[in-house]
Amino acid sequence: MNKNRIVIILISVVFLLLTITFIFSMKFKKPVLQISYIEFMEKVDNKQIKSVSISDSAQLKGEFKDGEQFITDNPRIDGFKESMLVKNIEVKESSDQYSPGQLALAIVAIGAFAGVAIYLSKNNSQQVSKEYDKMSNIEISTEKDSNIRFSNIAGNEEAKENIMELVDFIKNPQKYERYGARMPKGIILYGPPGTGKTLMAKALASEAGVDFLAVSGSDFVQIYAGLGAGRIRSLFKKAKEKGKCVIFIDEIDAIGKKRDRGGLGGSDESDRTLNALLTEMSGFKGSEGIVVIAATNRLDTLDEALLRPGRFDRQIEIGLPDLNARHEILKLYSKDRPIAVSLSLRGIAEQTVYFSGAKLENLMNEAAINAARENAEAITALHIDKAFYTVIAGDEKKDRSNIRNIDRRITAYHEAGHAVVTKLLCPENKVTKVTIIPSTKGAGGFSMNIPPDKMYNTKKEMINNIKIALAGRIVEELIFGADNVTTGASNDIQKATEILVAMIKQFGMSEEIGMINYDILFGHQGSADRKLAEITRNEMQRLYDETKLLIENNRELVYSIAENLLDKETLNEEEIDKCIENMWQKALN
Ligand SMILES: Nc1ncnc2c1ncn2[C@@H]1O[C@H](COP(=O)(O)OP(=O)(O)OP(=O)(O)O)[C@@H](O)[C@H]1O
Ligand SMILES: [Zn+2]
Repeated sequence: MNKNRIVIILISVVFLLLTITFIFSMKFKKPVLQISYIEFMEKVDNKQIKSVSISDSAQLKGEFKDGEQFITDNPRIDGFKESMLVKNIEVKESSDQYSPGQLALAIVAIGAFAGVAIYLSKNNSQQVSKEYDKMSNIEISTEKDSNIRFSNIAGNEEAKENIMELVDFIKNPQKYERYGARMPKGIILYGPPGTGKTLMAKALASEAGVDFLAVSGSDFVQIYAGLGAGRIRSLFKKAKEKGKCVIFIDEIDAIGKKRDRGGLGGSDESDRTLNALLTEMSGFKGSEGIVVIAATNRLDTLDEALLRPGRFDRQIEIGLPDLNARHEILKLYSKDRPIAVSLSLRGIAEQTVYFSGAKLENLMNEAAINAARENAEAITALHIDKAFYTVIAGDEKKDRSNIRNIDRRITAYHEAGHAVVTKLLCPENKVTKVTIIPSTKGAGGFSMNIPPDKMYNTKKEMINNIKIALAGRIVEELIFGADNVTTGASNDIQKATEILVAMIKQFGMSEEIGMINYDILFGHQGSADRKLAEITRNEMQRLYDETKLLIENNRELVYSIAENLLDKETLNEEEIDKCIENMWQKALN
């Protein structure tokens, strides 16, 4: 606060000077003689007046020839000046009654005050903007040469490959630019917590040998207007100073939530932050070797603007590890730990369904602590068992990690049903993956079924899609009994109904309804809808029965895929095809 003291001293000095000047000017001013206008006119006639100064004010000043000053009433008449001039009296014109000295003083005073005021305000705003800069300067954790490599990440092979491609891009961006290849500026990694998203981003930075700038989306959520946006700009400024680097934004959903267009409760501030991010992302060139990696647990909550080309146009799922991946992760974390020979890592992997990588690491660590406490020779199954309860005790949803075995079986058979019917009815569809590991969307499991790209759907294809959707429930019924079917098919039933209703109402694919648009004809009349419901129900039942027959005739295949799924948790297309091939072989023998 030294600056403030200087300012106070300055003001005091100016005041002191002003006061002294004023007192002196009062003290040494000759006394002014007040005379009447009559007296004045007499003196004029007697040629005793040297000069007068006239102004608009009520009084008029002048000087006698002997140098004495006087004042008198100002007659304010036209021709006064001339009447003086003809008497050889000097006439000064001034607009006010202040003396030049006083005027000068006033000017000095005003100048001094203005100077001080400007200095103060400038100083203040400098301070404010400095504070602001400090706040918008986000804390970034920078790491270079961290020892995390891709080999430190187990499982998630597809995602790993995808990200590994970027190493070369960061190293030699010019190479890609020469070919006009637009490399991604932004990548979103999405998936459940603790699955290694941060790990992936770190590995990319260290494999490419560049800086790793890490921030969290929640750092940008600020109460002060414009601060979040300021922080975004400072982040990118820092990145550009570094040259090539990997920017990691954890919890991107904190800034990139879907915007509430025209709705209530949309926050201008978060909009501003998101806009700043979008602007910065479009601002740098792909050839700079900067890659932004964002992580979120929920892709579906993000604003679409973030996912457009030139922004985060690559989205990579980082899922929970399946059996093999869990085994790999456990191997990784037992490498530098004394493990009892009797301990089966595969066995632990089998017992840790739905464990994330972070949880597996935690498990091994807790087991190591247990072993250390006992001064044991090595980590044994007992230490793991104890650790198991410590790890899942911290969970909000214990049942999810410790899912009942019967639920796993049901999921496996349900998904096998979808896969088998897809393979039988639509061999041209790619079944890229069947898994009983829940995806982030929360379903029990899922099968990825990608139909070939085309313009129209045929009636047959639509019917086949209904059958594929129904297959999950049908298998549940066939294997576990009609009374044991589960709620797991609700999405399937919705999808099947949507397709069938569209076929009947819009596409003229029902003989009973005919070639009409149902909605145009009937609107939403209750009686007509009852008829529609009946037709739909009957048709659905027919398709259900047909599919059931198909599955009954291929029971063995369903068993084979389901049991394989229970074993491995995830099957890729190759493994599914192998199951089918084995079935054919058996049938032929
Ligand atoms: N696939 C994996 N291989 C090896 N270790 C893993 C893996 N997944 C997670 N881990 C372990 O879990 C820890 C946490 O992982 P990380 O922070 O990368 O998860 P995340 O997906 O970013 O989680 P969050 O969504 O909570 O930020 C890692 O430091 C690592 O020890
Ligand atoms: Zn299903």
